[in-house]
Amino acid sequence: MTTGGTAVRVPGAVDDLLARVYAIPMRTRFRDITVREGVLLRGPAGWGEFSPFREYGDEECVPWLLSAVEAATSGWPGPLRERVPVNCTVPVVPPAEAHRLVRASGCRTAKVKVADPRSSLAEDADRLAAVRDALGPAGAIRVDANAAWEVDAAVGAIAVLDRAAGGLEYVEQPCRTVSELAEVRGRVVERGVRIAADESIRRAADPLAVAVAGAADVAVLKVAPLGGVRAALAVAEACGLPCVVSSALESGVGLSAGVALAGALPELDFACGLGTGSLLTSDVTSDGPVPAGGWLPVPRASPEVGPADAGFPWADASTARWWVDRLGRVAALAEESRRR
Ligand SMILES: O=C(O)CCC(=O)C1=CC=C[C@@H](O)[C@@H]1C(=O)O
Ligand SMILES: [Mg+2]
Repeated sequence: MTTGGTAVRVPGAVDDLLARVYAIPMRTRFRDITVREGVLLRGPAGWGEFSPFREYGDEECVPWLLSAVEAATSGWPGPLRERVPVNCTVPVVPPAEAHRLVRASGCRTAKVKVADPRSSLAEDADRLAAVRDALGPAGAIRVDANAAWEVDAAVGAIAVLDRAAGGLEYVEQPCRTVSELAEVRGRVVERGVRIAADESIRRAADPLAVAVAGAADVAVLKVAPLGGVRAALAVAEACGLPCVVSSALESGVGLSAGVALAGALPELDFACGLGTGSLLTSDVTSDGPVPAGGWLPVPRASPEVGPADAGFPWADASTARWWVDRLGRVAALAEESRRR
């Protein structure tokens, strides 16, 4: 496997696709990783990204491959809007750094990571107060607990964080299960705090269960784990909830698919978590989605990827081999499920 790439056969593609592996150091730890890795696939429609996090099993990686193949072979549905609003993403950082990030982003909405094992509720509250100061009273603040709380702890923490933030737009995945989300939603509704479902959609056997159970006010859509733009649009239509498109910390290639999804949603009432390219120290393309003033233009195709030589963050040989082996296993699973 050279950094130039290797040809791989994947389902849904007529010819082999060129696979090229990247490894990009992150500016700060986020989602417990410090390097973002993935595979770019080049097909007749352009580049697609296959980058499920390392701990995911092969079955869970299949929709991520389908998303990459969609981008590389058929492209995306046409957009309904020219640009989409973006939120600033605030990792577990001290208040002063949170304030700086939000101000520098130019965004009117910020999503703040809370309930991380490295941060106390008081430290989360201080981070939110700094974000409110940076945004001003008209800004929107949402938090993401990544399913960390039990129900009573969630209700208590939401009261504290809602006060510290001067009002929360929504709380993303406060608890793990659909029934817990529904109970928390019933107990915080009088505060005017919405509940957004993320892991209960992107990692669920049935992504619609949370909507059927009335367990959330907002659906968070991530294009790759949902199997691509068209598959995610079908989830949006079936769940009947207001949607937010959020990234999976992809490179500019994968982020472009998220922006294409946000651009194609019939309704888009919330800013989207698609500014995460700023969490990476570099990119695989010079034309990736970089927000300006809190907005992103909607692409009609995936961006061109940098050359195979130095200057772009291509992975070393052992990392590349790990990813190409994984890609081959997942492609075989995808082919099996296609034939079933
Ligand atoms: O939505 C955003 O503002 C950025 C993306 C984001 O928050 C996440 C990306 C990937 C995994 C998680 O860490 C987190 C999420 O849960 O939404
Ligand atoms: Mg989330």
